[in-house]
Amino acid sequence: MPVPSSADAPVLACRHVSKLYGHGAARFLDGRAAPEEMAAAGVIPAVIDVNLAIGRGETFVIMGLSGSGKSTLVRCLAGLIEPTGGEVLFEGRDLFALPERELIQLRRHRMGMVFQHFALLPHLTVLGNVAFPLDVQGMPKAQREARAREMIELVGLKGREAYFPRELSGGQQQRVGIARSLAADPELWFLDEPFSALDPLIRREMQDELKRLQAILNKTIVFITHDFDEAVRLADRIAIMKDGRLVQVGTAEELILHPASDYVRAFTRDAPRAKILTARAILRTPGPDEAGIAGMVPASTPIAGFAQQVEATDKPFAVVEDGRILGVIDRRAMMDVLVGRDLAGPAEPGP
Ligand SMILES: Nc1ncnc2c1ncn2[C@@H]1O[C@H](COP(=O)(O)OP(=O)(O)OP(=O)(O)O)[C@@H](O)[C@H]1O
Repeated sequence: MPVPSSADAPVLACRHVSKLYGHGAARFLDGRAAPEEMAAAGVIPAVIDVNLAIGRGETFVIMGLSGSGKSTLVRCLAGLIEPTGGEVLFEGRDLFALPERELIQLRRHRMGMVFQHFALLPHLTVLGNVAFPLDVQGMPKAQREARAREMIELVGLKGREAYFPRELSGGQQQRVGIARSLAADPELWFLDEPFSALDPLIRREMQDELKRLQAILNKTIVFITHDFDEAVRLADRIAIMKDGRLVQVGTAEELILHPASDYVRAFTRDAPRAKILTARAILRTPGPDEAGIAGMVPASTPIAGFAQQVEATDKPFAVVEDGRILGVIDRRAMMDVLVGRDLAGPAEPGP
């Protein structure tokens, strides 16, 4: 799906969000203390001065090494942890300025969460687990079971309604977790490493499943992962965190071609560039003494789709979109990006 333009009001935004753990942590919010000073005071800066805006229908992926603050940030975004400083805005309203009751209602009715550990209730059936959040909402039994059956069918588990979690595979259990989180029809959907406990083949299958669901449901998704391949498959934009800070936010192509630092570069190093990078991402303006055009390539085609043609000649190819020529690509530019050289141009730092 297209990245929402900056003209669209974000559904979810952070303004200077910090979460420092430890007694009296708020006195370190001004950011002037050295890390050693905070450590000596027993304060852990889990999230530091994060600003971001997520558009409606966007899939926003957060990546970073272990301990970089991803889960803490997502818990702040979901209203589960109050930040030490800053604001989390849902449709422009500060979550933590809401009366407690309203925040709980909002979390229950408009947000869904899926975690790595499926956290299913072992004594409830699949139907019971999926219907559970609706029970908490006070929905009458017949209605919540009908809704739960719908969700179970949606995630491909029709026929297993009466099974207990222990009778299901890991992938199936996570499908139940997904169905449960979707039961209340949330607008904002938080997924914290939902597929990390699954083996690679099942993980792939679940990524496809999520894409299928997203094409139908069009939720606003915040998804945490350690895996750049997974991020590329799912994300409209990817945010990279390091030591509590957002170091870069961009599309997979932007991160690959313009990494803000070696840390970001390390995440993208093994990415299958020919599959991810498109003609649009590597085009350039034609020079005045450009040789004749050898052919045309649609802007959205990945390199893998035209590499053989472009490789076969010294002449440039026109990159076209809607009948317009956007620029040209040639063998040299293509080989440069394929062998891992970053393109010239400024890297876009995180906000
Ligand atoms: N409740 C807590 N009390 C104190 N420190 C915490 C707490 N929760 C997290 N931290 C610390 O905050 C930092 C960020 O943790 P967080 O779990 O957000 O990172 P993460 O990027 O999600 O890591 P992982 O990928 O391993 O889940 C870590 O140093 C962690 O030890």
